[in-house]
Amino acid sequence: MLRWLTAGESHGPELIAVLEGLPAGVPLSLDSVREDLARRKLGYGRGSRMKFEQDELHFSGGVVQGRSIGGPVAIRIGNTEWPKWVEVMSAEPTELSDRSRGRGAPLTRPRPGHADLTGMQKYGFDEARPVLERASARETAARVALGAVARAFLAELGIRLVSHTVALGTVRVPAESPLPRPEDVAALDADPLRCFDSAASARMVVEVDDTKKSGDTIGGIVEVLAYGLPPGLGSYVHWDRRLDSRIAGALMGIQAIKAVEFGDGFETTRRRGSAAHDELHVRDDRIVRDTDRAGGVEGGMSTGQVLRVRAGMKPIATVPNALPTVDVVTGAETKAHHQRSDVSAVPAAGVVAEAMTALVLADAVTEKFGGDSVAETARNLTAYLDAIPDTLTTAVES
Ligand SMILES: Cc1cc2nc3c(=O)[nH]c(=O)nc-3n(C[C@H](O)[C@H](O)[C@H](O)COP(=O)(O)O)c2cc1C
Ligand SMILES: C=C(O[C@@H]1CC(C(=O)O)=C[C@@H](OP(=O)(O)O)[C@H]1O)C(=O)O
Repeated sequence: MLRWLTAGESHGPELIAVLEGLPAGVPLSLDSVREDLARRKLGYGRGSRMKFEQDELHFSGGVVQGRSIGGPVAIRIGNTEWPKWVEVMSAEPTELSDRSRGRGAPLTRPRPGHADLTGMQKYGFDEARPVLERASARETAARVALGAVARAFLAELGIRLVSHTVALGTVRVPAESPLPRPEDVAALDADPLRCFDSAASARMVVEVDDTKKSGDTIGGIVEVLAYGLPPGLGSYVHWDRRLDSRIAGALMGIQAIKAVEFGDGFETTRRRGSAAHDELHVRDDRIVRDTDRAGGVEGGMSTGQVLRVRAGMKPIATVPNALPTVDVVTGAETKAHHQRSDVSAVPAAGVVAEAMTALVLADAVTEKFGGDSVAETARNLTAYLDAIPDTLTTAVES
């Protein structure tokens, strides 16, 4: 079983991420974590902060000589913008009560679509600063760092993930387009939208530009694919052990994600049963499914087919043409706070979704196969697959 936690604020000194339960022997390098963090910052439509802020990465524990040692893996990600925020964010009270302008001014005009107003009500704050600091998606850097660790573990077992953008606003990648594979990641990284369909990507760039010009923001849909999963991760025996339920919860836990679907998802609800499922046939003495409408999960368990899950992101809530709100000091209607923000963070959300899916899959793998070292986990996985009788064997899609 894996457990993970993150701590830290958007404009604080650093983010801290801890992953407990990872077997020993997983090759881990700062470079591979750095690559995923860099990927999360990219994407057409991101705001100015992505250009000037650097992630300063350190392993604080759990890694010796480039491999996990079985103890908690702790990662620190320093925010290089911290010096500009020391005064506002200081843990010691300074002149905070005397702030009147600039960066330190109290945020008393809560932004609709953010945690601001309800967070103030819930935690007893008279302004939104302490709310937005933790609600901000800066925290997703910590999850992506942990996701890179989970991906390194899964890779040792032949399980690989990739994510891509399938919709931005009204622009959609055609349903019949080929799916990217993990080895296509360089092509995805090179695309401004992390989109595998170059025609759709070009239209998405125009959509971002138009949105920006009109002082607005935009959302979209990302898809995560996992290749090489054995059948039987998760379980049908209890709701909270279902793999799809666990992945959906992890994806819904990403800031601004409002919808999740597996396989053909909502499209399936429009079909008759005869055209909605993945039929079983026999070929070369193996049971095969010629379609993957279910997205690689049936009965809350991985089937061995490609896992395919989508997450829908709402448009960025800090709209440049600021939305109507109420000043909580004066009680007057006014416009919400806006300094800077992303026009779209959909490509970045794909990288975060990939990280969260990797963490859940790594958790499900350790639950099913155990192992204090990754070699032991791999042996247990092989023994499990070997023990499935020939009459029940399906191909694992890697
Ligand atoms: C990678 C990423 C980047 C984001 N960047 C911004 C941003 O620049 N401005 C903004 O207002 N919201 C941004 N968001 C979304 C907000 O954090 C989110 O809308 C807010 O937490 C409220 O959404 P919720 O109701 O889903 O929690 C981003 C989300 C993600 C995943
Ligand atoms: C810092 C990141 O994302 C931030 C997420 C975010 C929000 O409201 O969620 C708002 C923006 O920050 P700021 O308000 O300081 O401009 C984004 O830049 C990041 O992804 O690393």
